[in-house]
Amino acid sequence: MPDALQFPIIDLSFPDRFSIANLIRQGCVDHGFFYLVNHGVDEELISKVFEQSSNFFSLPIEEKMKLVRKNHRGYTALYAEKLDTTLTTEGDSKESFYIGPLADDLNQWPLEEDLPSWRSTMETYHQKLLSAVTKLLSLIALSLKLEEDFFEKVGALIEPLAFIRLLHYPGDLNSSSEEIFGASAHSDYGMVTLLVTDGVPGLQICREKSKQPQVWEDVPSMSGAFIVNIGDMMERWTNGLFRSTLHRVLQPRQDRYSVTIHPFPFTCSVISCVICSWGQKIEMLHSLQILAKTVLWNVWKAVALSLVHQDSHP
Ligand SMILES: O=C(O)CCC(=O)C(=O)O
Ligand SMILES: [Fe+2]
Repeated sequence: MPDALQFPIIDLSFPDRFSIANLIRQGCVDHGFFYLVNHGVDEELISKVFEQSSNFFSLPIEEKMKLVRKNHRGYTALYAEKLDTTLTTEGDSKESFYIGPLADDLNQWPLEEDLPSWRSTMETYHQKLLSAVTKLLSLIALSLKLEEDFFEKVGALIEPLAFIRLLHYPGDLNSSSEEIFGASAHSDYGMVTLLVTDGVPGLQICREKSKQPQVWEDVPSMSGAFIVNIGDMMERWTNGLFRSTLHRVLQPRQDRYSVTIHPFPFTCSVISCVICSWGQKIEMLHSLQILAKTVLWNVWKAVALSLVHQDSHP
């Protein structure tokens, strides 16, 4: 049996920023994952977010569907989303609630009389997380031997499109299919993802996605820490030096809750490779193009797959 995964622990309050930056580099090159502690988000606030998340998901489905997802904000029901579009199953066995940038007024909120303090808890959490993300990005810049304010200078942090996702993986579904996942295999689109779970296991990573058969390893959660992973945009930004690692969540045997934040850079910031050497291709892309490329790739895969299925099942 392989040893349990060990990711570096990054302490955001540690005074020696250069040694922390080196540790980040190691985590991002080896696994694309690390733990973040002393991140400035109170444990009490995190517990409140989990409590409010569970309050929302416990509402009757008719109530939840009143806030069904629009403009990438709101409720997504069980099986409505499938992160691995190559699977032939109906969808991932999780329900979710998305909260986008606070400034644009597109978010949907439960009524205050139904879930008191729900909106204010989520808004506070959104703000606190963005400030942790900003600090973390300056360390990531240092870890790439860039100026601390590199990401600010390229405009990535002007109105970043930060999305919080509240996730609930029900534990009582009794599905016998091996192909049903809480979240099927995927990598994240953005710069970095910060994840906090309730401690119920399920998250796994695959370090070598092209190796067959794929090897999946459990990611242990760490009390009070965020699990941070590198997304596709950062992988592109670093010319593949930092890894956007394939991961998935198994269907749990008891209810599992988690909360993620996915900050996307401002849509017009330039994602040019910051690590280049002779012979390597220097790409200049806008974050929107990277997103569009990923979306187009997924659409293409889905269309190709449906054609294959039509052929084999006339
Ligand atoms: O719930 C988790 O542990 C991970 C969720 C995830 O990978 C995602 O939302 O992108
Ligand atoms: Fe993910």
